[in-house]
Amino acid sequence: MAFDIRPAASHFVNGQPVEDEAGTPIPVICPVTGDEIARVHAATPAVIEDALASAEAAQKDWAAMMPRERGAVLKRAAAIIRERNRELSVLESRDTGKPLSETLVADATSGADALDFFGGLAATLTGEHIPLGGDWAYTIREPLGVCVGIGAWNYPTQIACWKAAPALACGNAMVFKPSETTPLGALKLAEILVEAGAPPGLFNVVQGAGEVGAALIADARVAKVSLTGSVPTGKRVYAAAAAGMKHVTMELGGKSPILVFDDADVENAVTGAILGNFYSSGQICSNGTRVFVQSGIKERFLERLAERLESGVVMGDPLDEATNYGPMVSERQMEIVLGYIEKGREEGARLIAGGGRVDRPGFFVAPTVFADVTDDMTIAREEIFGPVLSVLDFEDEADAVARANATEFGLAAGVYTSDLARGHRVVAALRAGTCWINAYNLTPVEMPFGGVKSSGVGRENGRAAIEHYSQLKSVYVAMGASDAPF
Ligand SMILES: NC(=O)C1=CN([C@@H]2O[C@H](COP(=O)(O)OP(=O)(O)OC[C@H]3O[C@@H](n4cnc5c(N)ncnc54)[C@H](O)[C@@H]3O)[C@@H](O)[C@H]2O)C=CC1
Repeated sequence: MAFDIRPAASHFVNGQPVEDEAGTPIPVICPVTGDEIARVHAATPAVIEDALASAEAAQKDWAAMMPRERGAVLKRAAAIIRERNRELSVLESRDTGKPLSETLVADATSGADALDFFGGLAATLTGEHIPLGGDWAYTIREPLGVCVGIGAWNYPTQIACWKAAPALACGNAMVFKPSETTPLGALKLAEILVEAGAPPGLFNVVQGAGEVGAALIADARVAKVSLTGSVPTGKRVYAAAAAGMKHVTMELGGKSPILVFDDADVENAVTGAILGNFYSSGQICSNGTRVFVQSGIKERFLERLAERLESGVVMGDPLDEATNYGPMVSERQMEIVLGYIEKGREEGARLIAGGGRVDRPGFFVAPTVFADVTDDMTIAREEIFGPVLSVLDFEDEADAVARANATEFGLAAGVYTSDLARGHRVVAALRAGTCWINAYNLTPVEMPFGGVKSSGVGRENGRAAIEHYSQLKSVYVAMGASDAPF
């Protein structure tokens, strides 16, 4: 498809593209060829100032609008995204390397779902009436003000929408900083929101690495920070936000377990393990990278997993819709993943599939499966963020649950069993924010998503997200005279 993916300018501020070439250049590298396909510049202090000032100015009028009208803008943006899904998906595929067969169904469309959902909720965000004998109180749900969104590189457009939609529905403005690895998708969202009727300055995009994010968080005009990123970055961002007593949402990393019991439908469990490890070439925070398989079906599970990887994976040009498996987002990420595969070998895990770089241009790593992984191995403890699935053995349910919980992370978990009582019992005992029974990695916008322990704070999606982009004002109303002791 021959359209120019280079953006009009690096940033989008106060309703228009803005350039300032004094900022550090950020090359956009195509993960399939290694070529530079676009170039943006990091935001200078002047660009950051304009973005925050225009957000602050736009927010007041936006919050004063009829909530239904705010919702209508978000729904129009969703409709425009759906109309342009193919173009936006091509852009996302070129920015991230993810196959078009994925981006067509999981990126901009998921963003549109969020804009539709929160657009619909906008008019329902009311307070409550609290009777107090003769007196009474009521609450008003108010916006927070200017929110900062900071994105990761694996789902650039989806992350921008998942943060913008609830923020704007509640009457906030946003300054969004995409990952420096994937700067393009959020700029399109900014343009589309303006086209849908959002006032200039309501949603701004500024580019840059951690310093730009840090400068945004430190600004006194910012009331809230929502980050999608790694746990170490989350700790830094949370600490910086705490210094200004700002609200936070932290969507961080994971090392999630999938428990496959002897009574599971093996084929279905293999499907879950594939979805939970190899979609987006493994670059998904909620991936179930520790697959605990009960001894009775272990060999059958491994056999079918290896067969399906052998026959089903189609690597290649992400823009070819037959391709279902792309490269790592960057050379750096590829090196990180290859390092973990080496560690797995050194520490004695049994390689069942993959195990290295693929002999072709681009940053491709073969879908890799290790069996006989033990809890102490590095590949079972650390987030890899790549296509490396570890199979761990277990015999006993309670033991498997205890081992699944023995991690600092708590983003997600899955259970495969045909015994529904077991499914619910195990999920109740797992310490994870998002769980699936006989499914994996499905994240409809209606369902809250987020982690516990080091995997995060707050929830995105669902009605739950509203709590994290609004605050309550309580008003006590006396119906009689005030009463004082003297
Ligand atoms: N829980 C979730 O919803 C998701 C979590 N992730 C996590 O994201 C990570 C991968 O993404 P990366 O981009 O490599 O993460 P990262 O943590 O390196 O960067 C995330 C974002 O934070 C920014 N940043 C870095 N230092 C900062 C600072 N001091 N202040 C403000 N901003 C700063 C980066 O520029 C980037 O935009 C993985 O660990 C993954 O698990 C990814 C997708 C979803």
